[in-house]
Amino acid sequence: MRVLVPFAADAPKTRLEPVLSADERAAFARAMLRDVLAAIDAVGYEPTVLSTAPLELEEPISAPVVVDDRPLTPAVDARLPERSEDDPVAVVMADLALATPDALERLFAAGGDVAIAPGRGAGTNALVVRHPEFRVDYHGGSFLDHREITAEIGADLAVVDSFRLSTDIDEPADLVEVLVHGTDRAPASLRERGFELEADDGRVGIARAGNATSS
Ligand SMILES: Nc1nc2c(ncn2[C@@H]2O[C@H](COP(=O)(O)OP(=O)(O)OP(=O)(O)O)[C@@H](O)[C@H]2O)c(=O)[nH]1
Ligand SMILES: C[C@H](OP(=O)(O)O)C(=O)O
Repeated sequence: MRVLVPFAADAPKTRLEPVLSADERAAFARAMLRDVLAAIDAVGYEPTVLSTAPLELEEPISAPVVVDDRPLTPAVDARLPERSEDDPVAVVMADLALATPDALERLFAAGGDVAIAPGRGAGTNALVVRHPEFRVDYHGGSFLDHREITAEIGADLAVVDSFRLSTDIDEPADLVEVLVHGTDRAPASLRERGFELEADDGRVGIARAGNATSS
């Protein structure tokens, strides 16, 4: 199985702008990328990063990086035509900071012509494509679109129910999940920057340097 990890290298995680500066967002996005690559590696696959620009990293990553500056959908589609049942392609987003080898292994072993781990808000956080006619259509409720595409081409769809894979880190409130359930670099990156959990009567939130940023 080939495993692609798309990565927006230039201005990642803009929806975290209320709580992180541009440099902090870039560092946090790279920390999440490293955690995702390590989890894929631990399942026994060598991931390839599909990046919008060359990655300049102080500490290099061992995964190969392919640069394609097209938007996400055409960049991923360009890597799909060669796959077959015997050579599936998986696409795992780089912002799945909670991903573990066990969670990914369940997705990779799910079977189906197409297997999808949906994200909250109807995104497509990770998928495995075995059907030759399947093409992606990311953004704007892509899980719904992908479900429709599989029906149109007569493909079997396996939907993988996974808390860890459904939790992509998009918005400030999602940082709580990183601090609670994250495993390595991503939670460390937040703690280094002064983020901590803030327990109240209701949901746990995050606070930074004494200021509540989300609850
Ligand atoms: N190769 C590639 N990856 C992308 C592109 N846009 C987003 N990604 C990656 O796709 C995954 C999901 O991205 P999103 O959450 O939709 O976008 P984001 O850029 O990370 O965050 P926002 O700026 O807040 O929308 C992440 O791993 C991104 O790094 C793109 O145009 N090309
Ligand atoms: C890539 C995109 O992510 P979202 O915009 O839902 O976070 C999607 O899952 O289609």
